Parts: sequence; structure tokens; C-alpha cells
Amino acid sequence: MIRTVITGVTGRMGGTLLRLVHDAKDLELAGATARKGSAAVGQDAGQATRLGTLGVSVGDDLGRVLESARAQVLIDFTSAEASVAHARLCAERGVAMVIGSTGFTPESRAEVAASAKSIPVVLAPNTSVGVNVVIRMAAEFARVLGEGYDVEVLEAHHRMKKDAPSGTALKLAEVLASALGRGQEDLTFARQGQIGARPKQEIGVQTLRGGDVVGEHTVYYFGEGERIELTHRATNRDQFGLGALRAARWVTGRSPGLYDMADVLGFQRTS
Ligand SMILES: NC(=O)C1=CN([C@@H]2O[C@H](COP(=O)(O)OP(=O)(O)OC[C@H]3O[C@@H](n4cnc5c(N)ncnc54)[C@H](OP(=O)(O)O)[C@@H]3O)[C@@H](O)[C@H]2O)C=CC1
Ligand SMILES: O=C(O)C1=N[C@H](C(=O)O)C[C@H](O)C1
Repeated sequence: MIRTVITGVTGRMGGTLLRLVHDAKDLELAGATARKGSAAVGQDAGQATRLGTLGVSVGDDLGRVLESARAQVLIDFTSAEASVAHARLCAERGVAMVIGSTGFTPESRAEVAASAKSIPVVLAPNTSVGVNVVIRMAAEFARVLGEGYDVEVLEAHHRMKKDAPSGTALKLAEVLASALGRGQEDLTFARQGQIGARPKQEIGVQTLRGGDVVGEHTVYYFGEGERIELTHRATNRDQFGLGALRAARWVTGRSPGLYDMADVLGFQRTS
């Protein structure tokens, strides 16, 4: 049994992860945390999810929880800011990590990379296996279709999402740019006003927010006389959670380093 700690258990993903770890035969819920001051602190973790009593009380001091739980892996879907701090605590204690939080800046990502010099960390803006297959296909489509197609990414999420564009849309834009030999300077995040004709090199990334949309991503390849659309739609959060559990099994006991879902899924590097 892999001794697993979950942070942010009051969150949408935290609750999903509690249920999935509880149901998994090879992972043991060894600890759980919520933000300091949260009503969940001191309660049984099961209260947050109506799972009943899980026998694990929610803490607010992750360092202490990792130690008392004798944690092997932390699954962290909170925020970029919190994940940076959590990675430091894991690095000090030799605990492997799966980070699903999004909203990283280059600086905060570099802070996670620094922690990953002493522990193995999977950092993945989307842990769904299906999405990662789409990301891989998106790059392949771009490579094969080449210069004759205008590439755009559209993402839609629920009204409560804090970061934009989604981490997945940014990842899609990054792999599309790499497949097409383009750079960060070719990404366009919004359009308004007299913008003129679309530059050929541009890769557009557009954001929709509303309602309870779990997560939708489409890559458009607009050609002459045809259009290709590659879409992933999540209809609940379970595939994010199941992918995170797969990453937790994979990362536990690995050598230190910063990994992503392509490593977990055994995809060959293409760039
Ligand atoms: N990789 C993937 O596949 C997926 C990634 N995500 C990402 O995961 C993250 C969480 O998403 P979601 O569950 O919807 O968000 P929620 O807001 O529902 O949950 C976030 C949880 O983290 C806690 N938290 C946030 N910031 C801090 C902090 N600084 N210190 C301590 N606790 C903190 C929140 O506590 P409180 O409520 O008290 O603020 C809450 O319990 C987001 O970054 C999202 O983009 C989401 C789905 C899939
Ligand atoms: O905040 C969310 O909900 C999600 N965030 C991730 C992202 O930013 O890409 C993944 C998923 O689509 C859900």
C-alpha cells in the first residue's frame, strides 16, 4: 500500500481524490490537509465528501502531516502558490509528489523544479489519460498538416476557475508551437479591435468561462476548404483523479526529477 497524502480536501479535485484513493486497493489514505482556518480542519476527511468516517483527521500543517503519516507520495491539486510551498515541504522530507495545480509562472515553475532536484515530482496541468493522448495527437496533426493550416486552441471551464487560459490550453499551445517550429512570441491570447489579417505564424488561445463546465479543449486546424477539430470534453472529474493516482503509483520510489504525464504514460519524446 502506498501511503498517500492529499492536500486541499475541501476542493473539487480534493474531494474526488479522497474518494478515488479510498476506493483504490493499492493506495492508503495516510493524511489530508485543508487551508488554515478551514472548517474541515480537525474533522474526519470523510466529512468533506460524505464518504463516512475514513479515520484520517484533516490537518492544516502539511509538514507535520507528512511526518505523522510517514507519507510516500503527496497528491496536490490546490494552486500554484500553494504547490510551490508544498513541494518545498516534500523535498525536505523525501516525499514524492504529483502536482495537478495550474497557473504557474515561469518563476513558480522554476521553484518546483528546484524542489524536484531532491524528490521525484510529476507536474501535469491535466492528468486525464484521454487529454494527454489528445495533446500528443495535436502535435502530430500539426506536424503532418504543416504550414497550410491556421491553428487555434479554445478552452471552456466552469465559472469558478481562477486561472486563464487553462494549464492544458497552455500545454497544447506549447506542443503545437514546438511541432510547427514556432515560439512563445507566436501565441495570441485575445483579439479585439482593428487587428488586421491573421499573421500566418500565429497560434491563438481563447478562453470561455461559465456554469459548471468541467473542462473542454478543442484544437482547430483551419485550412482552405476544410477544418479539422480535435476535441476533449470532460463530463466529470474522475479521469483527472484516476490519472493522478496512476501518476502517484509511477512516481513513488523514482529518482529525483521533474516529470510529466508523457513520462508516466511512457510516450516517446518527440521534441
Ligand atoms: N491537472 C489536472 O488534471 C487538473 C487540474 N486542476 C487544477 O487543480 C487546482 C484545483 O482545482 P479545483 O479542485 O477545481 O479547485 P478548488 O478551488 O475547488 O480547490 C482548491 C483547494 O486547494 C485549497 N487551496 C488553494 N490555495 C491554497 C493555499 N494557498 N493554501 C492551502 N490550500 C489552498 C483550497 O482551499 P480553500 O477552498 O480554503 O481556498 C481548496 O481546498 C487548480 O489549479 C486547477 O486548475 C483541476 C482539475 C484537473
Ligand atoms: O480548473 C479546472 O477545473 C481544470 N483545470 C485544468 C487546466 O487548467 O487545464 C485541467 C482541467 O481542464 C480542469
